[in-house]
Amino acid sequence: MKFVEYSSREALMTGLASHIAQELTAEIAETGSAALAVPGGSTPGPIFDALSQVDLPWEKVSVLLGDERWVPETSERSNTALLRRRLLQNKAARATLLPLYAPADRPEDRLNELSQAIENVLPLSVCVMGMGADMHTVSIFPEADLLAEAFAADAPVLLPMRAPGAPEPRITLTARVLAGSKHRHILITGAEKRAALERAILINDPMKAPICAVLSGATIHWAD
Ligand SMILES: O=C1O[C@H](COP(=O)(O)O)[C@@H](O)[C@H](O)[C@H]1O
Repeated sequence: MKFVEYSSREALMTGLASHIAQELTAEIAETGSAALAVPGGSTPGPIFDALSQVDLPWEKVSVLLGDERWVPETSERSNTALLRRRLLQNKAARATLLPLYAPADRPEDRLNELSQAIENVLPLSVCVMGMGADMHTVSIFPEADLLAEAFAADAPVLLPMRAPGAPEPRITLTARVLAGSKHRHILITGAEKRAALERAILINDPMKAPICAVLSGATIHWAD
C-alpha cells in the first residue's frame, strides 16, 4: 500500500486523473483496449471532469462503476447519472459504458446479464475506489447481508448488497474483482476519512472495516 498526500483537492483530482490517463494509454498500447472502474458518490466528480477532456482513444475504453445504488437514472442518488453527466462527456463520450443498473425491482433480477458484460473485460485495467467514513468501499458495507460472500475467493463478479448504512439495495463488484485489477487507486478527502482509514488499518479485519480487503497493492490518494 502506498499513501500519496496532495497539497489541495484540486491537485489531487488533476494529478490522479493524469495518472489514470497514463495507465489507460499504456494498457491500450499493450493490449488494444482498457477497462476503467470508478466510484460514485460525492467525491470523484472533478476527476471525471478532468478525464473527460483527455485525448485518449476512448472508443477502446470500457467504463463501469464499482457499485451502484438500485435506483433509476432519474434519481439524484444514481451513480450512473453522475457518470453520464461528468465522465462520459467531451472526448470520453466515445467510451463504452458497462451498466450496473437495469430497470427491475431488485438487483437479483438483472444480476446475470449485468455480470456477463463485465466478465468480458476482466481483469480491470484501472480501478478507482472511494471510501465512506464508515470504512465501506464500493457497496461492501460493515454489517451488510452478503459481506462474507463479497470477500470469498470464488465470489461472483457482482453481488446484490443490503446494509443498515445504505438506504436502498445496492449492486457491487466483489473484492476478488477489485483486488484483481492491474492498477488500484483509493480516493479519499478530508480529515474524517483519513482518520477512518487509519482506524481501518489498525482494525485490519475486512468484516469490520471492508476497505482492508483492497488496501494491499493499492495507492491511496488523499487531500484535506
Ligand atoms: O455510496 C457510496 O459511497 C462511497 C463513498 O462516497 P462519498 O460520497 O463519501 O464520496 C462511494 O465510493 C460509492 O461508490 C458510493 O456508491
